[in-house]
Amino acid sequence: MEAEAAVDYLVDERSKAQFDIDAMKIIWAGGKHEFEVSDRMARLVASDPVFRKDNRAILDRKELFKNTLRKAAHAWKRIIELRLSEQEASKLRFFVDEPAYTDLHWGMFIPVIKGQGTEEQRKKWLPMAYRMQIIGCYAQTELGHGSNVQGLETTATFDPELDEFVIHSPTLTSSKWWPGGLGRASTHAVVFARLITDGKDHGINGFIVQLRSLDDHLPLPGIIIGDIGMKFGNGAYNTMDNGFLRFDHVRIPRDQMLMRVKQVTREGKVVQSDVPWQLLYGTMVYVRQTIVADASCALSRAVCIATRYSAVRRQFGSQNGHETQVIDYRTQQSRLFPLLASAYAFRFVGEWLKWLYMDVTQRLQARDFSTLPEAHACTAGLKSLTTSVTADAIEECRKLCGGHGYLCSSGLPELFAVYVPACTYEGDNIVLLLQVARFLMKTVSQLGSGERPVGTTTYLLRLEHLLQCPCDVQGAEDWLKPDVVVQLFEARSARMTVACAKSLSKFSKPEDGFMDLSADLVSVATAHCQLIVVSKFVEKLQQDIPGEGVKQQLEALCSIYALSLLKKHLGDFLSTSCITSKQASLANDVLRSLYSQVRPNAIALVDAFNYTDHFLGSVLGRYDGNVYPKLYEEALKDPLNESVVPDGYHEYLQPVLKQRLRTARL
Ligand SMILES: CCCCC/C=C\C/C=C\C/C=C\C/C=C\CCCC(=O)SCCNC(=O)CCNC(=O)[C@H](O)C(C)(C)COP(=O)(O)OP(=O)(O)OC[C@H]1O[C@@H](n2cnc3c(N)ncnc32)[C@H](O)[C@@H]1OP(=O)(O)O
Ligand SMILES: Cc1cc2nc3c(=O)[nH]c(=O)nc-3n(C[C@H](O)[C@H](O)[C@H](O)COP(=O)(O)OP(=O)(O)OC[C@H]3O[C@@H](n4cnc5c(N)ncnc54)[C@H](O)[C@@H]3O)c2cc1C
Repeated sequence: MEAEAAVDYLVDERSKAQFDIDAMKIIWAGGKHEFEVSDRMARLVASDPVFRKDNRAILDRKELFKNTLRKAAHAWKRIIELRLSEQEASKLRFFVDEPAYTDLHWGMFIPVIKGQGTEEQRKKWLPMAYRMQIIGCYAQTELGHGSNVQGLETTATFDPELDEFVIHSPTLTSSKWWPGGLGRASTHAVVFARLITDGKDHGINGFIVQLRSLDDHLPLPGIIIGDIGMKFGNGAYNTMDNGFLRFDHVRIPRDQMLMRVKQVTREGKVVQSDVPWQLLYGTMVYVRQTIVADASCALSRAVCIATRYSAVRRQFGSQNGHETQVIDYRTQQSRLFPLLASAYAFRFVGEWLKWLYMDVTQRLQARDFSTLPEAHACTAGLKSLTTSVTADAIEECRKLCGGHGYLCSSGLPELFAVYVPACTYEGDNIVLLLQVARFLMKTVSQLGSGERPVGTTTYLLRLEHLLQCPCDVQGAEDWLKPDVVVQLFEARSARMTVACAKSLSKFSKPEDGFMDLSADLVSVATAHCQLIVVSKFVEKLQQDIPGEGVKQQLEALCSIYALSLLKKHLGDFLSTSCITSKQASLANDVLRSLYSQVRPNAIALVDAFNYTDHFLGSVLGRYDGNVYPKLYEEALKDPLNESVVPDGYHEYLQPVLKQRLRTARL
C-alpha cells in the first residue's frame, strides 16, 4: 500500500513541472552531444554487473581494493572493446563512481607530463601512459609539507659524471605521503624534489621516476613504498591507495627531469626557460578547474536525493487527507532550494572556468603569460568556494532526509566521506582563499600605476563608483533585476577589498599584515568568488536558452542563489552600507516567493540532472520514489540479518541474560 502511494507522489510531482525538462537536461549537460554521451555512458555502467557498488560499505579493505582493481580493469577493457573516445572514456570512469588509481593516472600524471615535459619527453612517455603500459601518479606532498610546496625536502642531486639524478629522502618528513595510486598500483610517479646541482639548491621541479618493476610489480631497489592506511568512512575513499614513498639514493637518467620550465645541461648548468616558473604549479591549476566542474556533480547528486525524498516523505498536518509532504515546509524549502540553486550555479561557473583554462592554455602556447595570475586566482578561489559549499551541503542534505539520511542506503554518508577531502586536496581551502586575497590586494595596489585589472577583476576599474553607489532597490521586484544584484555583489566585494587594503597599509611589513588580517582576507576572497559565481550565472542567462519555461526556471534559481547568499552574509552587506535593513527585509520576502515558484518544479529540476538510480546509489533518491519497501530490502541484505540469532549470542548474550535472571530471583 505505502509503496504504491510513494510512487504516486513522484508521478504527480512530475506532472506539475512548468518547463521543458528535455531542454533543461541539455542545458545541464552542456549541449546535445554532451547529453547523448553522458546518457549512453551512464546506462552502460548501470547495466553492467561488474560495476555494482552497493556492497562497498561492508567489504574489508583488501576486498574493497581488489574489487576496485577489477572494476578499473573492466572499465579499461570496455573502453578498448567499444573504441571509446577520450570524452566517452572519461564519462564512463565518472559513472563507475569509485575513486581509483586511474583518476590520478589520467587526471594528474598525464597532464603533468603534457604541461611540464618537453616535446621529446611527451613523445617518449605519453604513448605508454595512454596505452596504460605504465601507470603513473603525482607525488608532490610529503609527510612534513603539503601546502608549502617550496618547503618540500626530497632532493634530486645531479651527478655530472654519470649524467644522472640521485633522488633521495634525507629525513622522515621528506617521505612522500598521500599521493593517490602510489600505495599499490603505480609503476611510475612524477616526483617533486629540490633540484641540486654543484651543491646549489634551485628549488623544486618534477622528475619521472619508475617505482615498481614492469615484470613483477616489485619495488625497484632503493624504493620503500606502501599504503598510508584507512581513511575516513567505510568504503568511501578507501578504494584509493594513497601511499607513502621513500628514496634511498635512487638514480634516474638526466632526461627524466621534466624540462619545460628549467633545464639541466649535460655539464650540470641550470637554464631557466622564458616561461614563468609558476608553470611548475600548472597541473594544480588544471585539476582545480576539474574539481570545480565536479563539485556541481556531487552537489546535484545530494540535492537530487534530498529533493525526491522530501516529496515522498510526509510528516504531520493534513493535505487532502494526507499528511504534509516535508518539501512543503518553508523551513525545508529555505534549506533545500538554495542548494538546488547552487548546483546549477556551480555547473555554469564550472563551464566558464573550463573555457578560461582553455583560453589561458592557448595564450601560454602563444607565449602570452598575462592572464596566468587571474587563472590561478579563479581556479584556486572557485575550487575553495565550491568544494566547501558542496561538502557542507551534502551534510545538510543528510539532515534534510531526517533519520533515514543517516543510513548508508541513503547514499549520503558515503558521498560525504568521499567528498570532504576535496576541501583539503589540491590545496587546502583556506590556503587557496589567501592566494585569491593576495591577488586582489596586489590588483588594488596597482590601480594607480596604470596596470589594468583583467577579467573577473575588471569591476575594480569602477572602484570610485562602487565605493559610494547606493543599492537601486525600491520595491521587492527590483531584487529580480540581474544588473542590480551584480552591482551589489561588486560593491560588497570592492568595499571589503579596499577596507582590507587600507588596514594592510598600516603595517610596516606587508607579511605581518597578511598574518594579522588573514581571517578578514579570507572573507574578502570569499566575497570576490561569490561575485564571480553570481555574475557567471547572470551571463549564462543572457545567452540563448531554448525550451519552454527553461529560462524562467533558471532565472528563479539565479535569484535564489544570489539572494540566499545575501541573507547568509547579511553582516557583510549591512556593515559595508551596501544595502539598508529595509532592502534586506524586501530580499527576504522575494526569496519566499521564489521558493513558491520553484516548489512545483523541484522534482523536474532534479530529474534534469539525468542521474540513473545506479549512479545515485540511494534508496531515498530513487527515481520512482518507492522508498519504504526498498529500505526494508536493503536492511535485509545486511550481513547481520543473515542469521536470525546473531553470532556471539551463545558466548556473550545468553550468559548475560541468564545472569540477570539469577539476580532477579535474588
Ligand atoms: C570518484 C571521484 C573522482 C573525482 C575526480 C573529479 C575531478 C578531479 C579530476 C582529476 C584529479 C584526480 C583525482 C582527484 C583526487 C585527488 C587529487 C589530489 C591531488 C593533490 O592533492 S596534489 C597536491 C596538491 N597540493 C597543493 O595544492 C599545494 C597547495 N600549495 C600551493 O599551491 C602553493 O605552494 C601556494 C600557492 C600555496 C604557495 O606558493 P609559494 O610558496 O610559491 O608562494 P607564493 O604565495 O608567494 O606564490 C608566489 C607567486 O606564485 C603565484 N602562484 C601560486 N600558485 C600559482 C599557480 N598554481 N599558478 C600560477 N601562479 C601561482 C602566486 O600568485 C604568487 O604570485 P605573485 O608573486 O605575482 O604574487
Ligand atoms: C584524499 C587526499 C588525496 C590526496 N592526493 C594527493 C596526491 O595525489 N598527490 C599529492 O601530492 N598530494 C595529495 N594529497 C595531499 C594534499 O594535497 C595536501 O594534504 C593538501 O595540499 C593540504 O596540505 P597539508 O596536508 O600540508 O595541510 P596543512 O598545510 O598542514 O594544513 C593544516 C592546517 O593549517 C592551515 N594552514 C596551512 N598553511 C596556512 C597558512 N599559510 N595560513 C593559514 N593557515 C594555514 C590549513 O588551513 C589547515 O587548517 C592528498 C590529500 C588527501 C586528503
